Amino acid sequence: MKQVEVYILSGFLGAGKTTLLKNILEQERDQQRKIAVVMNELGKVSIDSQAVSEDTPLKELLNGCVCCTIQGQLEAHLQGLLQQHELDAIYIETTGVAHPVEVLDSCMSPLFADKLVVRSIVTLVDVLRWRDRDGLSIQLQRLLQEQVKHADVVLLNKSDQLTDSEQASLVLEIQNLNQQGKILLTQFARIQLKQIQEQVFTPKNAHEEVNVHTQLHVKTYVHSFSRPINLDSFEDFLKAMPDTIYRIKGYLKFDHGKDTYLFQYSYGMPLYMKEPMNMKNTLVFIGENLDHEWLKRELEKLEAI
Ligand SMILES: Nc1nc2c(ncn2[C@@H]2O[C@H](COP(=O)(O)OP(=O)(O)OP(=O)(O)O)[C@@H](O)[C@H]2O)c(=O)[nH]1
Repeated sequence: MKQVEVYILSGFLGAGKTTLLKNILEQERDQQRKIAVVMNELGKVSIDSQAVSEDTPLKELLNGCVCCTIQGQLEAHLQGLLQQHELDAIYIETTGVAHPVEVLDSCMSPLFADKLVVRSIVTLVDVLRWRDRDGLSIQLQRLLQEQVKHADVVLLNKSDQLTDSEQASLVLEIQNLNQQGKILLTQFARIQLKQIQEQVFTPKNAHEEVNVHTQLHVKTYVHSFSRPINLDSFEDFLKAMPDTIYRIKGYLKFDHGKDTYLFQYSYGMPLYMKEPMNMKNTLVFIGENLDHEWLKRELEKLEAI
């Protein structure tokens, strides 16, 4: 029986996992392989699922992290995908705060012993986030290290933001943490598919447990706007936001036009992209110790302007 290849895409919030997934899916399509995707997002609403075309089977795990609360659901989804489709590979995009080895545990269940073969854990690192990680809580710093240590392939992404000598010393630093893994500097997670397909999964030593709910205090907050908002006021809000909000994504409409924008914010960088579909005006915030009351108040103020 042919085993279905599994790839686990890991990396901190906003490191570029969805960007990588989009690149990979294009290349897989060119090779005419049959692919399914499992996406895990912390919030109750999915923003990233748009990245996957409609002909690719997609299972979503929302409102919990697969590494702890919804592991059983991942197993059920994998089983469903295997029963319903003839697949060559499954890509699992984890939440930015998942420990890759705990996701791996689900795929290694005896249920799938002869059906799935884990080919590699790919961890994306946002190079600036890594350089400035001292600003994160100790638990998140440990999580970042664990994501790197357990990867078969580490992509040092957004590398355009470092000088050549900074890139060289970062590669050395990461090699020290993970001597067996393949380490690549990337921009917009551009890699050749064979660079992850050739990498053979090697089980690593015991991993440190970093539980997203009991230790990390990473929470989500979802806000839907009842009407278009003012761009300048929104940018003022972003500047005033606590730096423990690590990630925002969603859809926005502004009062200066009719367009909908896909909004991405990671590590202080906002990005607006015109969205052809008319999506609901909703933002998902992810951060540590989120102050829901403050967020609600400030976001409601934007609607009143
Ligand atoms: N400048 C720069 N931006 C990048 C690069 N790669 C990705 N981005 C941007 O970074 C933002 C986050 O990328 P995503 O691919 O959504 O990150 P993610 O890891 O899937 O995010 P979560 O699912 O929230 O954890 C997006 O706005 C991307 O366009 C890069 O190499 N350089």
